[in-house]
Amino acid sequence: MVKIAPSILSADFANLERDIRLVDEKGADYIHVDVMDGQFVPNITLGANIISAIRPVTDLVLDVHLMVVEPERFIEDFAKAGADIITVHAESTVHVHRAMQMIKATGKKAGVVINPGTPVSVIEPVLALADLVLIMTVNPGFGGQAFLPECLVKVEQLDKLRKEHGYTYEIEIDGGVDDKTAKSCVDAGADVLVAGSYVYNSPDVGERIQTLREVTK
Ligand SMILES: O=C(CO)[C@H](O)[C@H](O)COP(=O)(O)O
Ligand SMILES: [Co+2]
Repeated sequence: MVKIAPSILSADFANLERDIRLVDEKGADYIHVDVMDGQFVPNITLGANIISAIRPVTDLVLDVHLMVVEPERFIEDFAKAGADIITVHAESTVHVHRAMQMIKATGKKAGVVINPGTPVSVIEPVLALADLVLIMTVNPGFGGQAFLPECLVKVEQLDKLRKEHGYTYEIEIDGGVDDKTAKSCVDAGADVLVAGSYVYNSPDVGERIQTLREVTK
């Protein structure tokens, strides 16, 4: 069954504990946390102190998506704060291999992510190191953007590559996932769907999570 990772980017930050408990009780698999530095992307969100604050609130996997320049500078902080998966953008560092080695050295799962404009070939050399590969289906920086279906060919490529080489990474999709786009993601080979605005911009988050499960069956 597909895993659902609500993005707290669309939660009510004044009620973050409540909104995390809500999706936890309604069957979410991961909590997706978007970290933005105002430089790699044109928006600023939160830092490792917020990960420390929410760690006691849930036992779910904290799936931390770093949208920061030179993420190597912060890997140790996020690991100590309680992240379970730390995912770095291939475009955010000239040393993505080293960054992933650093994540692994902390004992956490290492993820790598590419923007809509970046091909899979860029990350092929690090796929053997990856526990998770995240494909952006919007340009990173904001929730609530329209899904870019042309990115799905990359999901198909990654699914093929893991079958061919015996790689063990999960494939996650981030951006514009809703009841209309979720099935195409799973059909292409995705294992984990991030959903921010679709889940949280509703009075009934449980129904939204359930619908994502139904439409991807
Ligand atoms: O990484 C992100 C943006 O950079 C978010 O995880 C993503 O956009 C989720 O929001 P939505 O589901 O509303 O598109
Ligand atoms: Co994200």
